[in-house]
Amino acid sequence: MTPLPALATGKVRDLYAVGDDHLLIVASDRISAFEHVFPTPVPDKGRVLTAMSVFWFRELADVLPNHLVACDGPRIPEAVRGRALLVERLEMLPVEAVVRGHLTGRGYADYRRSGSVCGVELPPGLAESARLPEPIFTPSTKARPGEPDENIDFDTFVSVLGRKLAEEVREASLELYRRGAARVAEQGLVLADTKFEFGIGADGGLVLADELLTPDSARYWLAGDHRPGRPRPSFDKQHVRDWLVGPSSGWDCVSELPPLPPEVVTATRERYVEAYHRITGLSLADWPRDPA
Ligand SMILES: N#Cc1c(N)ncnc1-c1cnn(Cc2cccc(F)c2)c1
Repeated sequence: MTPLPALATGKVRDLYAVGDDHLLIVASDRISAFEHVFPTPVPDKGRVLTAMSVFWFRELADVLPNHLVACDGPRIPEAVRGRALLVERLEMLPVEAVVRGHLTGRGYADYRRSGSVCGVELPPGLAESARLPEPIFTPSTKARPGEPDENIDFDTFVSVLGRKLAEEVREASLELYRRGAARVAEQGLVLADTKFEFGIGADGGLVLADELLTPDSARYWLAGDHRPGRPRPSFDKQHVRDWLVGPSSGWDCVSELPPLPPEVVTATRERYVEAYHRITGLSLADWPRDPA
């Protein structure tokens, strides 16, 4: 098969052009933490995250159209079958649509500094990881690779997209979050926050793009182990982070990330497979099941 022209290489995914109207998104087994990529892959991570995106694109297709065209069949190269998606090529919006149900990460830092996140005022006295009174829309600009995204308030978001499109993106993002959070809560998981990306399709309509509610674009916590005022470990990367910041990794927070020990790789793979089964009720062994 002739190699496809590479369009973009992300930390853990690669993007290829397929003709003029489609792209192939290939998910690797690379795993990142603290904005860097480990030298050790986690087997099946690419398959799990691809299968999870497909589940959510199908589960939430009634909220708005998405860019998924195929996840199996003759249009997916055999070499990447199961960890590649053929998608409609869109005019991507230059923003990240973030929805937060809990106060954590940079959102918590913004709250501590200003009592608000992206201009959304919050009640005083909220602890780190606290559940918010209601999910909030906290967009950011899409920074250049290696640069941090910049949180923006809704007025700035409107200035970038125009009011009608900005409101459509906000409403769709909040509904996608609500539906996702409700589903995973039934399976003992908390959807703390997530990032969506959108584009404009050939018919001029808004289309959901990128990956969807995967552990790389969403923060999942195990329900129940809530300790107010402390950061909660992400379901998928807890073993990696615990080892990395523990005494045995030897990592000094500034040098390159060290190779992962086999037991951390195995435990992390099991977390990804468990997250897929918990969220979808499906077995990874059956993926990919059928063409989209
Ligand atoms: N999704 C999507 C998409 C689309 N449907 N149409 C046009 N462009 C994109 C697009 C452009 N950059 N990215 C981010 C990205 C994703 C995966 C791997 C990477 F290296 C980089 C997505």
